[in-house]
Amino acid sequence: MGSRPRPKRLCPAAASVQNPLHTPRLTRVAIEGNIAVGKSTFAKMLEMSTAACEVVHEPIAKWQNIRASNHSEDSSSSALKSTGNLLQMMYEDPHRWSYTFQSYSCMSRIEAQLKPVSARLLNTENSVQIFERSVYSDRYIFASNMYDLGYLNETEWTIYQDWHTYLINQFGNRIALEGIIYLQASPEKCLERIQQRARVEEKEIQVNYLQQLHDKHEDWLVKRTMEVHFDHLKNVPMLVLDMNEDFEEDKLKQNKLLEQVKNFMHSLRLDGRSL
Ligand SMILES: Nc1ncnc2c1ncn2[C@@H]1O[C@H](COP(=O)(O)OP(=O)(O)OP(=O)(O)O)[C@@H](O)[C@H]1O
Ligand SMILES: Nc1nc(=O)c2ncn([C@H]3C[C@H](O)[C@@H](CO)O3)c2[nH]1
Repeated sequence: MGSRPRPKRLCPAAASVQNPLHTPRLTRVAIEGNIAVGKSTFAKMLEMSTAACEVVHEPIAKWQNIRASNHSEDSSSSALKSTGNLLQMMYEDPHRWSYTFQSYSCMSRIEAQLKPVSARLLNTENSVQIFERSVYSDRYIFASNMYDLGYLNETEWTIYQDWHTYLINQFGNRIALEGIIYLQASPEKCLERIQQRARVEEKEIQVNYLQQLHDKHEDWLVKRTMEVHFDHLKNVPMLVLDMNEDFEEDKLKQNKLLEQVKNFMHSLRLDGRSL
């Protein structure tokens, strides 16, 4: 069997893990983008390209299978009763479930992103932690859109924003972003990929919903006209990558994208933004 060439390494692998005087630096970056634009695919590619990168995935499996914890000693997953698929409930009846969804999606993102970094990553020089979406897209893209559509009422939106601001001010420094990579593609292209992926909960998604989410991404990350409420977010460095083209089978295109990410990470370190 012919071996496929590995993509170029994004960052040099750990050369000084054994050196007790060495102080590795960790950079936290979020990948943002519309539904099915290719965030997981791209994150996987980054992870495969370097030993110095780990991805914190969006906790979608949790949303699809809400489990009741009985707080007993035996908290193994088999002991937890499934109580529903919140992702499906939100798509089927957004009036009823949007507030519940937004509170759980945000809470579960914070929980996932606060988990301690692996020892391997901590001991690796110039390491990168990649968050698949963030608490900011939870609010400024999705929850805000649910409010615009009338699926969150004024009271729910006010309450959401109140606790969101409070939580980010409490925990934000532990999950603060040094940069954002925005994967950009047309709503039509995203719809095509949703249909190709065929996730059952997403079967009714229409192009206008994707257009609304696209416009919010553009206002937030490209035009920067969206009002954000956290100082560190206002000037966060941004890399915008065009994802309209298919790169899954094209090593040359993959390497070009990796090079752009590598330069971006390098600029964040020069900027002194790494932790
Ligand atoms: N550049 C690309 N060209 C063609 N197909 C792609 C590309 N990137 C991803 N895909 C395909 O599009 C579908 C969605 O990709 P992926 O699951 O990575 O999207 P995502 O942005 O992580 O989705 P979500 O918003 O639901 O988290 C998958 O079937 C994947 O194989
Ligand atoms: N309403 C809503 N709020 C969110 O914060 C949010 N984050 C992700 N999603 C949807 C998009 C994909 O279908 C699926 C996986 O990304 O989950 C969300 N939907």
